[in-house]
Amino acid sequence: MWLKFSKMHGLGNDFMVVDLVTQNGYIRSDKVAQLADRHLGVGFDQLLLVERPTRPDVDFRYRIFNADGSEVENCGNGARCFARFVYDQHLTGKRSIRVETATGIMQLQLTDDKDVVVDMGKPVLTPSQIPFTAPAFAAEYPVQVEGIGEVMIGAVSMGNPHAVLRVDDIDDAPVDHWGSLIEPHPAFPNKVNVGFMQVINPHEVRLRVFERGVGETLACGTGACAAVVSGQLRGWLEPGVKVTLPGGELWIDWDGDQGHVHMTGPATPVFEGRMNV
Ligand SMILES: N[C@@H](CCC[C@H](N)C(=O)O)C(=O)O
Repeated sequence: MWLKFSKMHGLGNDFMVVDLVTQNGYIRSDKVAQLADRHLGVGFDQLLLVERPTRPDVDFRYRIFNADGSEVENCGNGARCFARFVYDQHLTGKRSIRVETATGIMQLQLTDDKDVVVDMGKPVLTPSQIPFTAPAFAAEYPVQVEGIGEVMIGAVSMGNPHAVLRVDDIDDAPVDHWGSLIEPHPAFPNKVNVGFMQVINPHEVRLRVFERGVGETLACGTGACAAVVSGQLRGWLEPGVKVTLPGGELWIDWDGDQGHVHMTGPATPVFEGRMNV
């Protein structure tokens, strides 16, 4: 079975995007890791599937698979690419698009200058819903990690789980070493994405993210949102933050309390192809 796909990226976090609205077909989850392989397949951090919605009040269903083949709840950079894809491929004429994800509804807005603004919804801070094993909410938690010792983390779900650590110098942060020890930590029953954040000032941070199911990526949209939420809750940041990732910059806005998080950034098409699955 042949399927057309687009290769896209959001600040270097790269995707294979497949339209399953106009194409009849499917991709078996046990094939995803092979397709994600940068030597033997197309190569990507996440696979994004564009599907027909299952409810009348949204335009599309948005499904996401990590490079290791695991299906996940959310992907922020992918959401911007999703919006660009459905508009450029004429699957919709709308510049304001509602999509359903595994954990809720997202509103995507294409701007006039190639950026996409995503309403990422409310951050989830209740430990059991992240999921995280702490008995009650705290802005930060001490966690014992074998091979490291005690680390202070912020725990936030943006639909998917994130642990946020503060570091003094992002260039020296032990992203691979600590990330691979914290990702499978039993305090996070569904595993966790691990963000390392250097605070420059209350409106600017630098961030690197060890993504669950992938490893370090050049950018992580939900990771940027989680870092800003955690930084505000811990008193280090104020609303309106520029997040500089290895692949470029995102703008994150959260008014605190019960408000929605908004993320603004680019979505870049790279090439189109056809694969036999
Ligand atoms: N790159 C993403 C996040 C993708 C999913 C993540 N690895 C997970 O397992 O939750 C983003 O831009 O948000």
